[in-house]
Amino acid sequence: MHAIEKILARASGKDSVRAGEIVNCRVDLAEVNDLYPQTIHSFYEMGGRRVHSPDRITFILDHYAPASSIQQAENQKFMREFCREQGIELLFDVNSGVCHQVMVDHGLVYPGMVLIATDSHTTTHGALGAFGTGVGATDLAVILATGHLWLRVPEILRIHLTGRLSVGVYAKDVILHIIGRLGADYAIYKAVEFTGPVVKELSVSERMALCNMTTEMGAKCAYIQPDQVTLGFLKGKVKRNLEPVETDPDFQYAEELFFDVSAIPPQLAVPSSVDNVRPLSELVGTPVHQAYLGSCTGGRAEDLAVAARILKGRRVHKDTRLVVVPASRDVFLEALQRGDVAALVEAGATFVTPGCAACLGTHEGILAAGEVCIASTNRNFPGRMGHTQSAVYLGSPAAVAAAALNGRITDPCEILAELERKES
Ligand SMILES: CC(C)[C@H](C(=O)O)[C@@H](O)C(=O)O
Ligand code: SF4
Repeated sequence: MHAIEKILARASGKDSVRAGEIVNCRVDLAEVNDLYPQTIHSFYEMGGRRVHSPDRITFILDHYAPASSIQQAENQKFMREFCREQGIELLFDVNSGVCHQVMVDHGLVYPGMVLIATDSHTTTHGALGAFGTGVGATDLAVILATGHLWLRVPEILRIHLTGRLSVGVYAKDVILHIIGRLGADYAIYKAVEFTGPVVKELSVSERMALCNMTTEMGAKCAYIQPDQVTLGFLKGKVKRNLEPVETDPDFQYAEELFFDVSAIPPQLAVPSSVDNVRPLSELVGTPVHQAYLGSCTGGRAEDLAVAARILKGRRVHKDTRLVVVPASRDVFLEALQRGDVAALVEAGATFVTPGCAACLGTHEGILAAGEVCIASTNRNFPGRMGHTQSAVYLGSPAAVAAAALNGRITDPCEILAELERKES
């Protein structure tokens, strides 16, 4: 069996499971975000009175942090009251950040767990060896009521990464390249495992970016085998002994694909589809009105650090806005302690509170008609970040910062190579 199958077998009390099988799994953690008050209504509609396991439920108010409409404020108030009535202590309010970063920051994510959330980017947690997938309000309501959920065991696609990343090329460029080559519907209902020497070299933050965006090619979940990098990252965060499961050496993948990352230059998903991917070099010189650094894909401390490195002592272009959204309170504190916040604010950045902000076009930096934005986020369909006539390019945090500096799409490799020359 694959590690994912072992996780689902354990969660469903079976010795073994196989792809295509429907299993009823015990859910180790269920997450509800503030877009989903319907989860509570559905819980009551199906006869729920008391939630099954309040200690295995978390509510995270992140998509409207803080509320920017009366309805959002009402929804958040409704959720706070539900948590209080039900004894759900893992309520993270509008001062916390994006659910996927908050759960990792607080040691709620660990290898071998089943994590179900009302958010499609729950695939992120495969980076820590968890089975993480997103569901809608009704399925999550079933978990509130029973602590369990049916799941279909996914086929498993292995993506083997070889070679070495060039300076200025990041996990975001790799996953954009892969999605561009395979298409946005390639991995529907499949698990995607990343293997290979390149993965071993990646930080947890970069691994989270890889896994996060498998959603954008339809994946049900993602997976990276926990190793010393994972365990070192989790030590001190997770208050339990970590027992990652291993994939059997003779496991047969449904499909195996190989990518040499040495051959991948900086990439961009161009308007208006995540799989409309081209080398950044073809877009150099495109004017941008806004550069956006944030989200559960590209708003972590490492991402802000790259941007601060590029912009420190320089100014954001006069015709371009740089909006920076730390993925969580802890990320914000780390960036403050490193001096990256000061460097970015002094360069002209607009900081907004940790959360989802303009990633899904609700508030805190949305776009007007005709405006062009380059973002470190994960979706760029029409209207995603504001007006349906606005255009969004998806790229690495370095590409976002380079564009903010010049007011137009710029190859970050040249800037970073120059910085390395100066520093050496
Ligand atoms: C909350 C949710 C509806 C949505 C998702 O699940 O992806 C949001 O997070 C997004 O990124 O569009
Ligand atoms: S940051 Fe963006 S992609 Fe991530 S959960 Fe929030 S809205 Fe969805």
